[in-house]
Amino acid sequence: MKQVKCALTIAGTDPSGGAGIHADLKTFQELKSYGMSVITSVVAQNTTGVQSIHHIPLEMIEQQLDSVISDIPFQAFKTGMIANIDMMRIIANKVSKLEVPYVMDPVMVATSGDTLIEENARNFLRKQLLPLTTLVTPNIPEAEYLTGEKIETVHDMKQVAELIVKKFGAGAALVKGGHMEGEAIDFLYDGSAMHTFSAKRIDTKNTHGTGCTYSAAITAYLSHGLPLYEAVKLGKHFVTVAIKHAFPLGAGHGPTNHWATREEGVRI
Ligand SMILES: Nc1ncnc2c1ncn2[C@@H]1O[C@H](COP(=O)(O)OP(=O)(O)OP(=O)(O)O)[C@@H](O)[C@H]1O
Ligand SMILES: Cc1ncc(COP(=O)(O)O)c(N)n1
Repeated sequence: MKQVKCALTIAGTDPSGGAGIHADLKTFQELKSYGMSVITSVVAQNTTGVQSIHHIPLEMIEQQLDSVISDIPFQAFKTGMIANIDMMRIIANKVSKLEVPYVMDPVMVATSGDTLIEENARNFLRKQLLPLTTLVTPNIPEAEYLTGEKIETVHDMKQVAELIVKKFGAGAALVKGGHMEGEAIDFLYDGSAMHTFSAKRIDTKNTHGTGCTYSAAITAYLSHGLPLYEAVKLGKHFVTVAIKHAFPLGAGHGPTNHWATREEGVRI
């Protein structure tokens, strides 16, 4: 039997199944990476917004990390919602010893506009976690927050992608243009070159969990040993198909459709 590839996500939950850990595990499954998860916060949320958040005790986050890391090797991992500095400190300590690709989705605000990370933790994330990453995947507001720069044009997006790598020490930066108008354009700066990934904008309000799904797809492709550029290119295709067929579920922003990627033959 071919060696099983494994991927880990360290993130918060979404009982409505569209974002966070749930989106990550569904994506790993579709892309044939054995999915594992460490839960940081239980979030009562749905397509309309966040109703309440319960943080997992720090010792329990640490225990979950130890349980997975001590038992099952994985070939790539990602982080999503990490709500506060204490959690970040524990996670940074554990993951700094790992020698596999690390994709950070610097989750700050949900599509609904609800805040998912404490204000003072943003600085810590930038200083302590960002330098550990292979790739960070900010949307426009997150990229602005990480750099302190305003983003208004695609030129600004490219400049900020470079800054995140050169000034703040990320391995690579993928600045996503979901929040811009026109084509859905993302820019990847990998430390030496700028790459552009573009897709036609889909007219939908059902974009709950797109950032989670995209970064999870990239993580899954990396777990299979693909180079970063290929992983992002295929990840972009995966998320575009998932948005194109997004489910009109719930009263707010519906979730992306992971099954559709199977039906359209998006595979490893
Ligand atoms: N309406 C759309 N049509 C096509 N692609 C889109 C659309 N909206 C977002 N995307 C793409 O989806 C990916 C996620 O981008 P986005 O900037 O929305 O991330 P995000 O804000 O982290 O996601 P989320 O909405 O989950 O918070 C990017 O590749 C972006 O270009
Ligand atoms: C636990 C968790 N992590 C991340 C997101 C962001 O996803 P989105 O911005 O698509 O709502 C979320 N809503 N919940």
